[in-house]
Amino acid sequence: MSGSTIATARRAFLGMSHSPLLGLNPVAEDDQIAIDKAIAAARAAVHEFAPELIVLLGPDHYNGFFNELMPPFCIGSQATAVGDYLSPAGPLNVAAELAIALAEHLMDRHFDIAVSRRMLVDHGFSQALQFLWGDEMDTPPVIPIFMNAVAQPGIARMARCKALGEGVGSFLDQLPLRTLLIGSGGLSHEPPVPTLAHPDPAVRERITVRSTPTEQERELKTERVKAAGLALAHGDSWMKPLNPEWDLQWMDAMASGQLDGLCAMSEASIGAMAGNSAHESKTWLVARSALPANTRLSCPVRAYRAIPSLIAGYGVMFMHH
Ligand SMILES: O=C(O)CCc1cccc(O)c1O
Ligand SMILES: [Fe+2]
Repeated sequence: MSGSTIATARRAFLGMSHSPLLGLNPVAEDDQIAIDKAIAAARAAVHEFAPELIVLLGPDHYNGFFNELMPPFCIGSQATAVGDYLSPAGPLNVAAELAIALAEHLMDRHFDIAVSRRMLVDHGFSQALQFLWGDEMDTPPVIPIFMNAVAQPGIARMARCKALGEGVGSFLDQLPLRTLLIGSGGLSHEPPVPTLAHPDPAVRERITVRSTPTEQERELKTERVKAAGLALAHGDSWMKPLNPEWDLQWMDAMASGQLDGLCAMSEASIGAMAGNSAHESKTWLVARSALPANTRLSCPVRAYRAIPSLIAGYGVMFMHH
């Protein structure tokens, strides 16, 4: 629907990177101003759109999902944020019945999907809600969808992310609700998230078995990740650099809706070129795929900064149909 304004649009997309180091690590003044402006613009657009329903795609960083049982995707009918770093803790305002109805719709379309009746989420979900609706996460009803972006081989492939988004889109087609789809994460970045290739068995155990970290463990992790951000800002060679070109290409594909072309990207190239956590960008692909493909949508908000101290190719993009 070209010519629709934010206020009359029926469906909108928000792609938004996250970084738990925001507010913890120093940021150059012009970068800070740019991202504050981008977040404020996204918040204004979202509130003008006034969604009646939110579908929130987010990753996890070994707070809610562990290797003992790691689904590629999972819909939550109840969800609680753990409150890592500076993100708020507490329940999300989940649209429980719609979450189950979406799962049913996807199963009927032969997109098998996991369901959690008690999902735990971290800053991968809560930072977007915090920035848009405040610390209380006083949001419209949300359907939270987890996407594994850290544990191979179970990270969904590009084409599958697009298929999920199309399935979500066809579900929304039957609903009279003005819906905002949010993809939280990306773009290029590689923070120090451990893998099962880690030499220390205690670390492998920690990312395998469901557990709640002690206050001291949380503290240590925060310090370790902050130090990694400073190392990247200082150009230390053990940190993978951000890739603004890759990020620009990603945002261009979201803007044009040429998602088949994007899906031609090789899986191995994602981590190699943009860092292991660039797989989080796929949350944008799922969300964007619920809006018309091969269509350039109205895009009133688009901003990008590569910010090494935050370990973030930080992008924000709001579009509507
Ligand atoms: O908590 C973790 O394990 C990693 C956190 C983390 C750090 C920098 C940028 C991110 O996007 C991010 O998620
Ligand atoms: Fe992340």
